[in-house]
Amino acid sequence: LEICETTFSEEVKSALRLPAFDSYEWEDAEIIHLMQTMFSDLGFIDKFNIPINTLREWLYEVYKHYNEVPFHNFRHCFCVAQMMYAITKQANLISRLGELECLILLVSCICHDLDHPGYNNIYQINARTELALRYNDISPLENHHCSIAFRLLEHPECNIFKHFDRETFNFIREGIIRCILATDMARHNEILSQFKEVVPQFDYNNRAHINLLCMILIKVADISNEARPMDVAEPWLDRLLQEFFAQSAAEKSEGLPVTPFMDPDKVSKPGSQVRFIGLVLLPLFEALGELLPDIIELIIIPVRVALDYYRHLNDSQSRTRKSLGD
Ligand SMILES: COc1ccc(NC(=O)[C@H](C)Nc2nc3c(cnn3-c3ccccc3C)c(=O)[nH]2)cc1
Ligand SMILES: [Zn+2]
Repeated sequence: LEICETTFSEEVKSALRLPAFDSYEWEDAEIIHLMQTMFSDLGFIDKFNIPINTLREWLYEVYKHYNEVPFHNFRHCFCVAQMMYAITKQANLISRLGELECLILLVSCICHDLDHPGYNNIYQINARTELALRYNDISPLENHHCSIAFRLLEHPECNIFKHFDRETFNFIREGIIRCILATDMARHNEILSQFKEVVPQFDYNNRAHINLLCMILIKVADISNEARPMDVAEPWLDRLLQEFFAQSAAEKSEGLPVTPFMDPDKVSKPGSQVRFIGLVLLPLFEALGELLPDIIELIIIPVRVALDYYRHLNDSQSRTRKSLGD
C-alpha cells in the first residue's frame, strides 16, 4: 500500500465537503490520504501538533483493523468520517464547538466500527458469542470497536494523542467512548428524545447539551447514506442487505431466531427504505436541522428526495404485485 505523497487538487478538496463524494472512485491509499487531508484542512495537525507520520501510522493501523465485510468495512468508516467532515464545514462546527470537540468527533467516526464482524448485536447476543459474554450483552459491538480504538493508540508510533497532557487525553477518551457507544441503534430513541428535549433552549456552554449534540452528530453521519445521490447511496444499501442476509442465513443454519427485517424472503428494498427513512432517518436529521439549519440544504432535502423516490418505487411495485395477484 504505497502512501501517496501527492496533495489533492482544489476541486477534490471541495468535492470532499459534499455528500456526493463517492468513496468507491478511490484506491485504499488515496482514501487514507483523503482522511489525512481532512485533519490538515480542519487545522488539527497544527493546533494539536500531531506528527504527520504518527497520523499516517495510526490511519494505516485503523485501515488494517477493519474487516472485509460487505458493509461495515473501511470504506464505511471513511463515508461516516467524510459526512462528519462535510457537516463540520457546512455548519461551522469548529466555531460552535471548538477544535478539540471536532477532533473527538472525527476520530470517533474513523474508529466507530473497528473490527466489525459483519454480524450485529442481536446475533452476538443470541449466539452468545465471545463479545456478548465479554460485554454482558451491553452494546457488545460498540464496546469492542471502542476498545480496539484505544488499544491501537497504546502503540507510541501511532498514538496521535501522545502530545496531549493526561487531563486532555482523559477528556478526549471520555468523548470518544460516549460517541462510539452512541452508535448502537438500540439506543436510538433514548438519545434522540433526550436531544429533542434540550434543543429549544440549547446552550453551547452546557456540557450535557454538547454531549447530546455530539452523539446525534455521529449517529447522523453513521446512517447518512441516503443523503448521498442515488448512484452512490444504492450500492451501500445493497452491501448492507448482503450483510444482513448473510446474518439471517447464519441464524437459520445455527437455529437462532431470524431478525425479521433481515429476512430476504420478507424484505422489499423500497418498502424497508420507506419505513427506515420516514420513521428513523428523517426524524433524526430534522431534529439536528432544528439546531443547525445550515445542514437542511446539505443533507435533509436530499433525504426527502430519496424518501419520495422509494415511495414511488414501492407504490409501483405493490401495484405490479397486485396486478400479478401474488
Ligand atoms: C432502530 O434500530 C434499527 C432501525 C432500522 C434498521 N435498519 C433498517 O431499517 C433497514 C435495514 N434499512 C437501513 N438501515 C441502515 C441504513 C443506513 N444505515 N443503516 C444501518 C446499518 C446498520 C445498522 C443499523 C442501521 C440503521 C439505511 O439506509 N437503511 C436497523 C436498526
Ligand atoms: Zn457504522
